[in-house]
Amino acid sequence: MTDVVLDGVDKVYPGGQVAVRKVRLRINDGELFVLLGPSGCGKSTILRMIAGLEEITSGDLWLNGTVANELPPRERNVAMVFQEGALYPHRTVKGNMMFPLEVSGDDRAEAHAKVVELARALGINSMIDRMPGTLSGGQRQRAAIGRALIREPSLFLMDEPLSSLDAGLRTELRVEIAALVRSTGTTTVYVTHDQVEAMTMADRMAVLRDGVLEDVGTPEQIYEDPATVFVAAFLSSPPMNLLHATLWAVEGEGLLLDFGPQRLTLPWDDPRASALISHHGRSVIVGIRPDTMMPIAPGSPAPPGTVLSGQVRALEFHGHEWLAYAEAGIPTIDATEVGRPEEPQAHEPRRPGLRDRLRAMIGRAAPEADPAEEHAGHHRRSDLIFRIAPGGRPNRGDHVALTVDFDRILFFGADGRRVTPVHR
Ligand SMILES: Nc1ncnc2c1ncn2[C@@H]1O[C@H](COP(=O)(O)OP(=O)(O)OP(=O)(O)O)[C@@H](O)[C@H]1O
Repeated sequence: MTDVVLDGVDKVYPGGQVAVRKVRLRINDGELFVLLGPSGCGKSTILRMIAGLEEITSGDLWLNGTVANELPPRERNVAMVFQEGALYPHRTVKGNMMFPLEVSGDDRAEAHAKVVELARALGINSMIDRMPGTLSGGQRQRAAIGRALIREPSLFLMDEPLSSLDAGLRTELRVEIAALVRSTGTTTVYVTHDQVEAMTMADRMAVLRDGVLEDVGTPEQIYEDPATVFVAAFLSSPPMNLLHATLWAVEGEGLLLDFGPQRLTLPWDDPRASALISHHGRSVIVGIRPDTMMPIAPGSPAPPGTVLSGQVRALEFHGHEWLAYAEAGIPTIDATEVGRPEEPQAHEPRRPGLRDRLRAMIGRAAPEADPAEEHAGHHRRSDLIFRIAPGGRPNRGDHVALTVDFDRILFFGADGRRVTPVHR
């Protein structure tokens, strides 16, 4: 069993590409730890540095209390599974799983018993005599996991092992993998870009962006109490409303959130008031999840400063719920644009991204077209997204007033960091 510590680890690839910046992280013995982040954020690089497949540029990697920067991979007792778990094509599943034990000279009968037991736990015992080419993607991944776990590594590293599988199989396998590694007690580091996978599997998780660790904690902590606006947005599905406001402390009234055409007033007795007051007169980002805004019955009175309103522009059926999009005239924030570290990459001229191309197609201004709307990462996608309770569905074109659950609003500064303390 092993604990892993990264102490101020940087990785700069030979061409000058900065992949990981000053990462400090402790992964405890026996933990199922997930590294989550968008493509290119440095997840695989961290995993490969832990495995010893990639040199550490600066900082220290500790394995079980010893600095391991220079330890050769074979002396780390680490097993790794990749997106396409590579199996020897000319060996059966059993042959593949036996291989690591044969190499280390284990007793054949004992090795065979071990393979059968693990294949049973992985649900592939009926196919251990088949060749990899005759298996489905999910079965091949199970066999690859079996081969990695058979020699009881002290550290198990998985790099997007489910990303090539279809959605149903991914759900099924993530439950099984989590149960299996927990039952063995093996410290596991699991890389994914899928927030659902991360939240459902992790004991604790880290969210990365541009090589920087944005947040570390249990899935509940990170979801309920995210450290940055990027983390809040990355984990929210349906997307969180991120609204641009100016905050004013108004004597006798409370903390006024001025969204331009609309306002909310946070009462003075709100526990976050003392932290927020230091932002008097400044830009803040207000995060409101779609399930924390509720349409009120048309015509019913609402005290001023307690509702946001808009005109329903679109309705979406999601099976278990409806979502509504309302035009509210409030500038929204693009979380991916807020609080980035300085450009990490040696730069080529920027190609238009998918978002720019889509904006061009649907006729919305690209950021360059209207820089005045883009500072601090906000742009005009003036919609409020909210969840509709069963039975009370508005129609497209209706004007709705939405009460906001103030307790669940999240406040971020213009730099993307939470204004109020984050508890870990
Ligand atoms: N061998 C390499 N040489 C130069 N740059 C590299 C190399 N490997 C990765 N990078 C760069 O380092 C950054 C981090 O890459 P990494 O593969 O760790 O990201 P990731 O989060 O695992 O992404 P993905 O989910 O797409 O696999 C990226 O910008 C990538 O282009």
